[in-house]
Amino acid sequence: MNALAATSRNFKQAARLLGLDSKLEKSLLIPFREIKVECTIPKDDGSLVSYVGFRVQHDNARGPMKGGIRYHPEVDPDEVNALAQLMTWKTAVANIPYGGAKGGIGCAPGELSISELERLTRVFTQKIHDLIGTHTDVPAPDMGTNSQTMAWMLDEYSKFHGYSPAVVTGKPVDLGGSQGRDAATGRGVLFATEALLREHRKSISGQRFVIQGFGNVGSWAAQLIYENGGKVVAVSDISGAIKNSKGIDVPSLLKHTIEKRGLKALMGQIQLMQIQYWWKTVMFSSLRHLAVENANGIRAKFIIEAANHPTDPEADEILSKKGVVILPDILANSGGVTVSYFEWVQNIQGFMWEEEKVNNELKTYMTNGFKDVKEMCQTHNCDLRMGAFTLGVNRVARATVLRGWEA
Ligand SMILES: NC(=O)C1=CN([C@@H]2O[C@H](COP(=O)(O)OP(=O)(O)OC[C@H]3O[C@@H](n4cnc5c(N)ncnc54)[C@H](O)[C@@H]3O)[C@@H](O)[C@H]2O)C=CC1
Ligand SMILES: O=C(O)CCC(=O)C(=O)O
Repeated sequence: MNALAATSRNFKQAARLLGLDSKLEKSLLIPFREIKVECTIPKDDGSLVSYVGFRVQHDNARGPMKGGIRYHPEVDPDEVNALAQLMTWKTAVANIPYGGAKGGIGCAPGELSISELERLTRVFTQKIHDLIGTHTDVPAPDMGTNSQTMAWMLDEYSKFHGYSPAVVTGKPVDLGGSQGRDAATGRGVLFATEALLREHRKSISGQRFVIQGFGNVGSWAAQLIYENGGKVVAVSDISGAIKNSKGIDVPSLLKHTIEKRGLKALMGQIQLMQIQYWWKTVMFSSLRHLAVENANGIRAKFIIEAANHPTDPEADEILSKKGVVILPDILANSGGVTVSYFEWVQNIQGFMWEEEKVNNELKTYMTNGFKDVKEMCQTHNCDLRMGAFTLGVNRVARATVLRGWEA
């Protein structure tokens, strides 16, 4: 099942639990706008190359649409649609005044030079600048993009509309980015995991963790778990994985991966292995897919979906039958967009916050999000994924009806 079919299936199940009427259900599912643009740029060698860019704006009942821009070879309309829809439910779960959107360009960022990436980002921004804006649609980084990408988008957008720092979030701090945004998704994952473990009378410090994906989200999550006394026993990225059942020294690992650009460079120093699942752990998934063929081997008690839609629905079913507790993406990784919201508020106010305030507010939002999801689980007698979906869908449905949009 592709990402859009899986996301829509979860939405429909939530709509049924909430008893939504069929017209409202249909209007909530259909995206507001789907944008597709050709981005042609000169390569450094003078040849011309064209990439397809997308922005799907799913829903704006609760506020401006919000969501990241992904650069990845597998970006396609279905995936971007699914991710945009997930953003609508995620911002509602986080209870921040936004709708949902997502964008991306089908390209391999690692194969482009910095100047090619800059040209691509600027052309993409030129093509969509009339359709985004501080109060309409506010992009941010996602897989394959970062604060530099947002700085180029801000600069290009400002050529058309005047200096507009709040048009994108996840910017460098020197350009109005928020303290703490870089770490925010990983930190939010930590706070949500603490809330979940507390419920099971456990804490970070007593647990062993496996981290899949070691980019922005995975590496910050690993670092924060380490700082809070958790034992990180395995880490993987696209190039391979390392394990150490006594616990990995995360700060040293981070230093190596930053210097050598990935885990593979560690071959020979630390044992490189295929991704393994046999530990009794808390598993953080911050890569793309937890496929059905892996689900049978997993012995983790908890899976924290730090990535968006990392678990195939068939794998989800197998894991649920095994009693694995899954903290779903739209709650677990909502710390990123929450601090993006703080950044947008700071830009509009023209007043910047200290990092401590950002982190404290983030903790409050993540803890409240977990509590609200648990209440929905009790009301509808459902698992955490359906608890999060019913919470998000219900909040968007209420705003839609109040605005008189349901018909
Ligand atoms: N950056 C953010 O603030 C947010 C990101 N997310 C989601 O978190 C996920 C990760 O995003 P980022 O960390 O920003 O991306 P990133 O591009 O910084 O890192 C992705 C990591 O996954 C690894 N990876 C890719 N395929 C893999 C595979 N098959 N096996 C093992 N590792 C693999 C890469 O090597 C890299 O370490 C994405 O699903 C993204 O949508 C969600 C909320 C906010
Ligand atoms: O920070 C943001 O606005 C969006 C982050 C994002 O794309 C996500 O939560 O998946």
